[in-house]
Amino acid sequence: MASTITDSVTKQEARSTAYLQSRLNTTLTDDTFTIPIIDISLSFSDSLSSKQDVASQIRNACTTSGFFYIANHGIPSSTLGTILHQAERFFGELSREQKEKLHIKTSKYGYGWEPSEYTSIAGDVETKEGFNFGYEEELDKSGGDGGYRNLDGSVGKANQWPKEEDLPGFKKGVGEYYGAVLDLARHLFKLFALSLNLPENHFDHMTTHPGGIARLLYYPAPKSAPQPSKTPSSAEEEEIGLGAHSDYECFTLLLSSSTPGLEILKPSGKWHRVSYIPDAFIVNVADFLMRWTNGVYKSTIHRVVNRSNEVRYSVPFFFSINYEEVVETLPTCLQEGEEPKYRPIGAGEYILERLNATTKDGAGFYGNGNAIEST
Ligand SMILES: O=C(O)CCC(=O)C(=O)O
Ligand SMILES: [Fe+2]
Repeated sequence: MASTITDSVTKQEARSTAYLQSRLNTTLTDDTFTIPIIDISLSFSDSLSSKQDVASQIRNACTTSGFFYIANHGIPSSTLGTILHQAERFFGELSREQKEKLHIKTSKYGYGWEPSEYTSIAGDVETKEGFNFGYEEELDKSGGDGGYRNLDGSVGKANQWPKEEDLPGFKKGVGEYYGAVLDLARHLFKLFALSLNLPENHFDHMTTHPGGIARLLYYPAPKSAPQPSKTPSSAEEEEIGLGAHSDYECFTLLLSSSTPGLEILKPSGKWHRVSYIPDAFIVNVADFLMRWTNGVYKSTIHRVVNRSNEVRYSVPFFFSINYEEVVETLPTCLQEGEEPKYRPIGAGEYILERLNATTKDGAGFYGNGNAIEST
């Protein structure tokens, strides 16, 4: 698809100090950079003031580090365990040949099996391997409203699932998790609306058939011995699991195995290594929310480096609005006389452009020969 949006940075720019610095919250210091744990249990009550209380904690996190944990979110441990188990099975039980049949080069949207060398966010050689899939009505407990379109506006099933006989129960296990995390994302979006002093149902009409890409990610233990004494900024010498980036959509709900690896860019330009909290999700603001709020909510740069001797699995869920919607700065987020910093974008079109930019020369997934060459 011809690209019409020019907001993506090139891989070269994405690695530059200037770009990384430009995304930092310079009103903070590293000491005031925190990732709070927000207990959201009271947000499930009928009390508006309880919901507003949780929403104001969310606002604090979004205007500072852009990252927070959520605890007591209502998704049972067993469901979290199921999806991590399915990730382990996908990468451990399928043969190379079975995975090749699901290669993302046969998808216009990057759905399916993503071998590590095929994509790179910022031009690094990345060690991650992935399995990506998008929204399907049958995965949505609400059933959707029949209006779902693919990222490019087309109609038709786009996911590439392993054959049932190759990995029995995989789609069922993955689907159980997807349905639960989608419900939670819709709930959180109401809290985000309240956090912006909007009615809690402000975004509801935009999420009747929302885009929501989920990834199962596998990060092998590093080949070279872990070098914890290195300065956190010497990225070139580290084995990068996933290069430095911001997420594209509204916000991300991240689940991971207990092996740490996520690192967030601090105001000083150093990397904060995120701790693992059992049963909690990490939530981060992504670029749609940055654009709606004219940059008041921080879509903070992060990356993954596995410094342990263990494999790491993670499952990010990138919650979007309906792909045909337009993301445009909210008038309520502009001070008098203030101009929007970002121009309006089509949700699906923007995400597709950002995804395509991760392939070689930004050529897109579809077809052959797009694998990133080692630099
Ligand atoms: O694997 C992780 O912990 C983070 C993944 C991530 O940032 C992403 O896929 O956008
Ligand atoms: Fe991310």
